[in-house]
Amino acid sequence: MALLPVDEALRRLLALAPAERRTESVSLDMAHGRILAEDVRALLTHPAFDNSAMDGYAGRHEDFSKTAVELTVIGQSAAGRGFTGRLGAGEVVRIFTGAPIPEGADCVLAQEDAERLANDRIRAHFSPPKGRHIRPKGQDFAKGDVIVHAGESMTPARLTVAAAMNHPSLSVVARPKVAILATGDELLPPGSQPGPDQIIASNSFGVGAIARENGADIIDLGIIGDDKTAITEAVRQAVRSGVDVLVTLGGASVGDHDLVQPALLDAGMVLDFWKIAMRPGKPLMVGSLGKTVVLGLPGNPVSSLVCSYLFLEPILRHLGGLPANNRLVSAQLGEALPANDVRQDYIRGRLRKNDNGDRIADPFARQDSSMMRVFAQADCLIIRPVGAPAAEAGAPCEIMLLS
Ligand SMILES: Nc1nc2c(c(=O)[nH]1)N[C@H]1C(S)=C(S)[C@@H](COP(=O)(O)OP(=O)(O)OC[C@H]3O[C@@H](n4cnc5c(N)ncnc54)[C@H](O)[C@@H]3O)O[C@H]1N2
Ligand code: MOO
Repeated sequence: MALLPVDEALRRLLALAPAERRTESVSLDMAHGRILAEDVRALLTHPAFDNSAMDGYAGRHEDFSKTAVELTVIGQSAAGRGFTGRLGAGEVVRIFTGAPIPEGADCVLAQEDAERLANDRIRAHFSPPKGRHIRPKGQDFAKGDVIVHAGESMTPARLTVAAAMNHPSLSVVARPKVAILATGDELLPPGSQPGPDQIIASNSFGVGAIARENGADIIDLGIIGDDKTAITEAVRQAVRSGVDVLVTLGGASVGDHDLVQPALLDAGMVLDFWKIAMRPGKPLMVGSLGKTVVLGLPGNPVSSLVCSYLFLEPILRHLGGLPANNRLVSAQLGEALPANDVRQDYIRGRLRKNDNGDRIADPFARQDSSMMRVFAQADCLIIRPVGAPAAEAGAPCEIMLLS
């Protein structure tokens, strides 16, 4: 099988996502950051009634004048407990912010412009124009208005307006469920005492973190040895539990103990492609098991993480309805690089600014895909396209930001 170009591999992976996104209803207090599955329509009008924007006195514009006038306070309108009567000539109603404007009133005199006299009288020192300090019914939104739209994420302000629109819960795109399965007889979890031929399984932590950063819920299937039947059984269980994406780590290459692909095929996977024109990450494998998308990542830690940024992140954002995350920016090479071969290269690098403020990417000298230390120090990947000619220091390049 020829090596698939990276862009083509991503396109084919995304094409495996089901046409319909899964949705669920969540209560408003759990909806922060979630993506709306449907438009949210106002179930009521806000404000539901004309109300006061100030603490003061509701009255009739015609009763005030530029010189001081005395008026009679005939009652009170508070938020939640309005004035039930009607006010007439020379009368005002004591009113508080948010309280209904009494019948007959057409403006509000702010408290600061009134002098309280004895015997329920006030002296007004200002003549408010009609409508002053009145928030009219429906000025915010009317019943039936769509204010937040399908595909938008629930920010604090959108949560607030959804609550005001009287929605106790919202229909949102379900978080993608991702199962992560590490394979290999040599692997032990962190905190173990490794025997002579053993190593610590590290990949699932970084891969899981990338998945979570992209809105997914994780099911950690742990470590399974190089046992095809056991891997097949774990895969079947993951599919039965309805995961959207199954990520396998390791065993993706061509060695006698690379059993992941045969195990997945036994479980019923339809292989879409295997091996891509990329370094690191050549043995990447993609297929589908019913509605579950299978992403077989190479075991080398750097390969599995670079592939997670390039493939797991986009498929999860697509499944979860999140906008694509564009990590690509341009920079200049900090050092000369040799001509590239048939695999698109993702070279671990560090960013700095030169004296002109230009973004400079310095490649690390060692690029072995098993070296986690270099990757932990990197903040970008310098992309060298297939067949790129040798490039001098200062040459423009495309980089992928890691944070
Ligand atoms: N003859 C060939 N050999 C290899 C090829 C090839 O094309 N022909 N490709 C190489 C490339 S590139 C890569 S990448 C690796 C990928 O191999 P696998 O996906 O089969 O991974 P493993 O052999 O299982 O493991 C590779 C390496 O990574 C370690 N590992 C595995 N899982 C974990 C984990 N969860 N945490 C930390 N480290 C892990 C494992 O011990 C190995 O050292 O194949 C090359 N070989
Ligand atoms: O391409 Mo492999 O992914 O170098 O280590």
